[in-house]
Amino acid sequence: MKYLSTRNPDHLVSLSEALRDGLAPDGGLYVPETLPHVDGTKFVGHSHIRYIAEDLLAPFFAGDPLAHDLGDICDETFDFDIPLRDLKDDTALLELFHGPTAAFKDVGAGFLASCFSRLNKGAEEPLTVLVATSGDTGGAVAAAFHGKPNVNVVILYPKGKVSPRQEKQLTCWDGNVRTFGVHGVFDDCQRIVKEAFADEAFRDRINLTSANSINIGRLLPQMTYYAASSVWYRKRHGVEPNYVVPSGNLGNVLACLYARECGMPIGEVVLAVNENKPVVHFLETGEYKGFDTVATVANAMDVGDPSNMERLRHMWPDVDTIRQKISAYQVDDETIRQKIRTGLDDWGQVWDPHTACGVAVREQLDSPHWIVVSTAHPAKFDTVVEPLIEREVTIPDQLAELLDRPDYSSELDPSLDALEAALVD
Ligand SMILES: N[C@@H](CCOP(=O)(O)O)C(=O)O
Repeated sequence: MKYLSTRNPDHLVSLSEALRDGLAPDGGLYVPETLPHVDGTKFVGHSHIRYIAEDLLAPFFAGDPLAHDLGDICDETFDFDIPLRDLKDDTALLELFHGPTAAFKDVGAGFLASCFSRLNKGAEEPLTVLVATSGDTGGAVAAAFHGKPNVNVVILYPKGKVSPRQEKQLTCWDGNVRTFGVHGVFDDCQRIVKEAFADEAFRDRINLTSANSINIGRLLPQMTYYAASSVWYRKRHGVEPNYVVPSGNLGNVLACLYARECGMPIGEVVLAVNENKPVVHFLETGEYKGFDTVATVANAMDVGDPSNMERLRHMWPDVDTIRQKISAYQVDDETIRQKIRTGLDDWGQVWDPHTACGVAVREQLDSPHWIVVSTAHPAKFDTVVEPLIEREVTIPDQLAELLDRPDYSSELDPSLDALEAALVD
């Protein structure tokens, strides 16, 4: 399998090169040359996602040196539960928050850490993994890479615009992880990352790569939980499920769409978005443009110019085709708060703001058989959730363990120059 740049179909690279580059040299995003047809019926016998991952990902690793390590990479990545729980009203919940940092990003971050430790083994220069985060990605990447040899991590997050516990997960690392609170919004952080890739001298000097979802290595493992949950759902209920995917930078929903294109039994795919409107505006008008980021209670989805729009439009250049393949519903903060407030009575669940956004969309859909993707644990958002439900949310052990650690972060102006100066300090 080869990977090509969304901006140049002739720029073909191996999986290892695509992972290592992060972003293609022309600024495009790597995509698989073709999406293989995968026979999902063979997954029915697998109760553990790790085995589904190995079968699903084998064609994506074909011909690459990492193919020999795929089994071990899957063991290391899928070492926590990813349950699909039936709720009520033909609705199930895909719980992606049982990993080290209690968000779905743990899957892609763990996978990339596994791949990079093999790719850069014995290399003279350490890799620098540069990450922009609106809250969850940075913590997951820090946790996955902390203490790993021959790799440094640099995290940029918008100061004051992530939840206090997310901030703790970002700032509590020393050693090979450096974290900067940027005076700006998430899209400033994402812009700095892309400018860093565009600056050849800078890129080479620090041996740059990324663990954002611009890296195809984030999307490949995320396909696995869509493959697994769709097969499990169909086995339980006899029909293929539809999905509601809370969405910001669009990496998670692209993974769902890739899984469907590979032949997984996935019906409709609906994006649940917060007050940030690039996707809804695009589907309504057919014109894509980025917007200023709007701060919302579902802050991990506060993205004004989603990176993976480029992959979506590369897969289906015609907007009418995209309209047939996905739809998107926008949910305002007041509705998200309302869903959190009534979550226990209506569903017996405490929702985090992102899952609550998804639930608000599910409740508007009349048809049966939906899986709502639950992207994060509510304890990460205690300052939003607890006043609404008027009780404390139990903190997962792995999150509790970080809360008393010291803070190692610094602040940064929103420019590549400021980052360069900070890194030579
Ligand atoms: N929602 C993200 C923003 C970064 O998106 P990614 O898809 O590039 O990881 C976050 O929580 O940081």
